[in-house]
Amino acid sequence: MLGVNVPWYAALLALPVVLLYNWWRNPLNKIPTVGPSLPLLSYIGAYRFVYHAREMLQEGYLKHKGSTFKVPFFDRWMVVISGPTLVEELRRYPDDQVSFQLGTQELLQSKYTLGRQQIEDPYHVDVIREKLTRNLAILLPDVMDEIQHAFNEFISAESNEWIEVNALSVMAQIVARASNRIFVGLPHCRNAQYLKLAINFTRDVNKGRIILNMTPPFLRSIVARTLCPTSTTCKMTGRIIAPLVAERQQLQREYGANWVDKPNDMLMWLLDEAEGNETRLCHLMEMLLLINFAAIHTSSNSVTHALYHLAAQPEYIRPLREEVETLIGKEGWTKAALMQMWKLDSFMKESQRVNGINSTSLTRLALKDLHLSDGTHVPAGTVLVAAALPMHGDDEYYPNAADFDPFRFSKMREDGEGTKHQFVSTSVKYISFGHGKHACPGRFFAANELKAMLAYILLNYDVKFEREGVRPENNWAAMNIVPDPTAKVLFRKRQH
Ligand code: HEM
Repeated sequence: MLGVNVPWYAALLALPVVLLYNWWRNPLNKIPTVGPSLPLLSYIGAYRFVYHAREMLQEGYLKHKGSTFKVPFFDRWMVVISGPTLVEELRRYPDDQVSFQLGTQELLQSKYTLGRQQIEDPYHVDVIREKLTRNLAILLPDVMDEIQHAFNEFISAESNEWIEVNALSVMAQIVARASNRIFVGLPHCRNAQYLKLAINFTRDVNKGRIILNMTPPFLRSIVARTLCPTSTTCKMTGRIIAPLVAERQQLQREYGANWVDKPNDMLMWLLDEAEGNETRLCHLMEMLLLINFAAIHTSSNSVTHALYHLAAQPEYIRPLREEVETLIGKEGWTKAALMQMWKLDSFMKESQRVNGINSTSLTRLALKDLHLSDGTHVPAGTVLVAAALPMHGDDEYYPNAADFDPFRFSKMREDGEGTKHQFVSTSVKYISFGHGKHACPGRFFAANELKAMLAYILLNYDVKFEREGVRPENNWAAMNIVPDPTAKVLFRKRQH
């Protein structure tokens, strides 16, 4: 009997030895860990990271500023670089050494949640850079029209009464409407079913990402097929948008270069880029949803963060309102007017600095072994990120960093530092939009849209919280930061 059991005892004894040996040989082992790093115990750290990412990242940043540390996920380690010098180094690595697409694939499981286009053919990045950004001035009147229309519908404060608004969800609706006015145009940007699909897609991607990151890799495609509704959402979106695509293709064939009133929107730019490319045409809805994913939750979270500051500290309404009123009076609702709103721009940037929508940035996958200047050796296959929120909260880079100082950046601009401190400007110390080659290409559009939304609020409403002066705490889910989704902002028609 004893003889039969011996191999089992041997295997049981060997298992921890093998685990420890592998752990000891892993080159990542030399990078300090926040939380337990021993095999199996690291799962406790991974569990802790889901609920306490903020504390863990802050602890790592304070202990290893200027260097690196790692935090555990259920299926991998994530190496976090800390401080401007290493941000600059990560930015400089070429795409054949570190990959943005594959880095986000690892964290978002984008192959399953967003579709393969994001990895295999990310042509939307150039479309956003070359078409959307260059057309901002021309497109602004449409965005403005949609913002006005959507606010009147969702926050119709006609009388002097305060009305309670479920801020995050309403901001998401308005952002979705204003963005889709430029993505698919009228009337589709007001199609309730389409907007619901676009907004919920973000929620589904995030849910899918969490589940898939906890699923062993060999089971992921099966789990994704059962639990990720990406292909269903694409089909349903297709049912709404496909007739529009067909109509445009028909007109393109008919008029070619002589199509005088050819639409100037995202769908048309994507169609132009997809012409003659069957794969692109086949995955057009996937691409449209991917762009909505990149645009909606980022922008609606950002504008809600700023709105919460405004509602918690209404003393900032007056100086902002004065600025907006003067410039709109002089220039009208133009890109030039928005660009001159330094105070509002600063308010947005400061809100992004203290809140952010993600506590890390510059997600990359190391494709080759990397040797960083602080002596860290990062093996190929490792996911790297930069600690964003801890750096944005560091007094060395932002004096009194814990304070929300809304005009911090406009004061710097007045002191002669020009455009360096604009909301859209990235730097090694300001990475809310990333930094370098893969810095968010949609940030110029987002800045215009969000400033236009806030300017509209300032001109048309008074805002406050029920508990005056108290800004609701942000919610955290691993590295993601969301303004309290249950908070209600009180709006009333502007009184003075
Ligand atoms: C306030 C709103 C936004 C924030 C905070 C934001 C933030 C970011 C960040 C942090 C990155 C990754 C940068 C990196 O890792 O280096 C990124 C990438 C990206 N963003 Fe945004 N974003 C916003 C709005 C938008 C909008 C409106 C669009 C589209 C119209 C967009 C499209 C993209 C795309 C396509 C990428 C990938 C870039 C690449 O592959 O090189 N974003 N964004």
